[in-house]
Amino acid sequence: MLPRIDFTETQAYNYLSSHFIDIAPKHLSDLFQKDPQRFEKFSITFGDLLFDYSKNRINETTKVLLLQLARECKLEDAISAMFSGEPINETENRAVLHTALRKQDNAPLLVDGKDIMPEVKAVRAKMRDFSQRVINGDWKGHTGRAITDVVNVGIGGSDLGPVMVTEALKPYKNHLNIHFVSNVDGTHIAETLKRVDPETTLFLIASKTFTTQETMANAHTARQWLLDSGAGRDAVAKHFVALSTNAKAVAEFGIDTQNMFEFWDWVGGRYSLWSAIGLSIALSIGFENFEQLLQGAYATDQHFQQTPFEENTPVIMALLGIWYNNFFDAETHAILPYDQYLHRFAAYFQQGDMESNGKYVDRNGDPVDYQTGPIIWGEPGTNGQHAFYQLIHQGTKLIPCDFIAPAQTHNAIGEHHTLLLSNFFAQTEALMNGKDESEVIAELAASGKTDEEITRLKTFKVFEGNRPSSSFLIKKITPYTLGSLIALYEHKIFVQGIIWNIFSFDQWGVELGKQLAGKILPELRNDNAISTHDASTNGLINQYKAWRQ
Ligand SMILES: O=P(O)(O)OC[C@H]1O[C@](O)(CO)[C@@H](O)[C@@H]1O
Repeated sequence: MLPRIDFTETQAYNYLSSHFIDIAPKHLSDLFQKDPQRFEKFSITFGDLLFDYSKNRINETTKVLLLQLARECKLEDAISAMFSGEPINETENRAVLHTALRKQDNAPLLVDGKDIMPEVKAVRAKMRDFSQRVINGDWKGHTGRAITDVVNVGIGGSDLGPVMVTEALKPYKNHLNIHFVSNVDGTHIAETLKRVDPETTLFLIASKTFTTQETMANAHTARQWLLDSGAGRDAVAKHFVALSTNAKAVAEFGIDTQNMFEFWDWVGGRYSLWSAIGLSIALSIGFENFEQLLQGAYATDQHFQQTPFEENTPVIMALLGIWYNNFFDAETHAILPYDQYLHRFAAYFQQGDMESNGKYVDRNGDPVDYQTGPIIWGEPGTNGQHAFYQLIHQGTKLIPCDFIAPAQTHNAIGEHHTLLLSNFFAQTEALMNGKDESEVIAELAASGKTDEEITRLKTFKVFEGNRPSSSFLIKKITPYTLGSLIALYEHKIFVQGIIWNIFSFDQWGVELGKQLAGKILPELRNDNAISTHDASTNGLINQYKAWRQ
């Protein structure tokens, strides 16, 4: 059982509250001036990844107190509880073992007294064999032609991870075209089916539960499309495989369970890209590269388990988030990759973080009286700079940012990467230092402005700075380093959930909307006027009925 500790009642929280009063007025640029060792003190190099957190509004005391907070919240015990397979997802009575999927050692891992590793390895072997057969053309479609296109049909955790990773690792891609259909909006599947050939397309029906409305609707449409093309029923076995925990529902859908890649209820949907749900990744970049991804994540798992908290990257990431969320009242957190291939990274962690820690009930079942998970958002640089950075630099909200950039690019074209990285470095510096009035006046005078113009313009051009950021500089985005990076964010989310005393691995908040949609659906199947809801919902439904043909 996970500890039940109200972190706002710890000694460390008390100390942090008074310490905050000292730190809040301090400017980051002064902290740097006073301490030439700041970068060395507040950065961690882990493999090919440099995590620089020195541009955060902390000093050594802050770090000591935040680490004390982690200890008082019994983080160490929670980490071993997760890795050893205790049922820490208590509202669903499940273990949380996405880490088992990337485990590289041979030690057994018991869940309910049974070693789960043989099954994990068997599915990995099945994925290896299958992906190799599809890639090298041995797996044929129903007319004997090799597969050219793979369509992953899934949503949420059965979509976002594979989408993000296949995009991030495009430089490693083979000849297969990979498509993703998630939205129940028929447009998504319709537009995808226009681009593929029923003779050479393989559908991966990715759903942990195999009951998700969106995925089942898209899967049925895809199967009908195959049959409508003239293929017989036995073609389904050659063009459909399932990635799921639910063998019964897979068989009911008509997919041979031989063609099912299994995973288990101790893998949360949003943590499932390491499981059979990653089959589209293995097909896209080959199984060896998929294994590299797992190995990179495993390296992070070891770092997280074995490194003292002082130098433990996910622990520090999490504590910084708590510092801003619970002391500075920051409501959001931006993830800003300076790598076009990482363009779905923030979207992926919107689910990862917000579905995990967007909760107002604590582990005792009581409402919390403090803030929990932040709003996660972001876009790749430099596009974000030309969209929302104005607000980050001069808006009224404090937005802690993570900047992520590779030192080496996969596309060394002219000076592009140098230009990109100059922006990456410049933004973190600008956010931190800002620009004071005297600098602005000097610049305006140098550009020939009159005294009157200078007086009129100067305040608009001042940047107060002191806006915090962390930077991840990665030697190169490879399957291995990407695996490490994703796992860092996963463990950050875990640490924060432990400190906020919430359950990070259930998602009851998504159920109500699904339930109501289930009630409304039959009401939309006829033309009767509706009066069973509130006035707004009735009004919307009735207008919809009037306007549809
Ligand atoms: O893989 P499944 O069971 O289709 O679920 C898809 C997604 O739906 C959710 O349950 C949210 O509705 C996610 O947690 C999950 O990743």
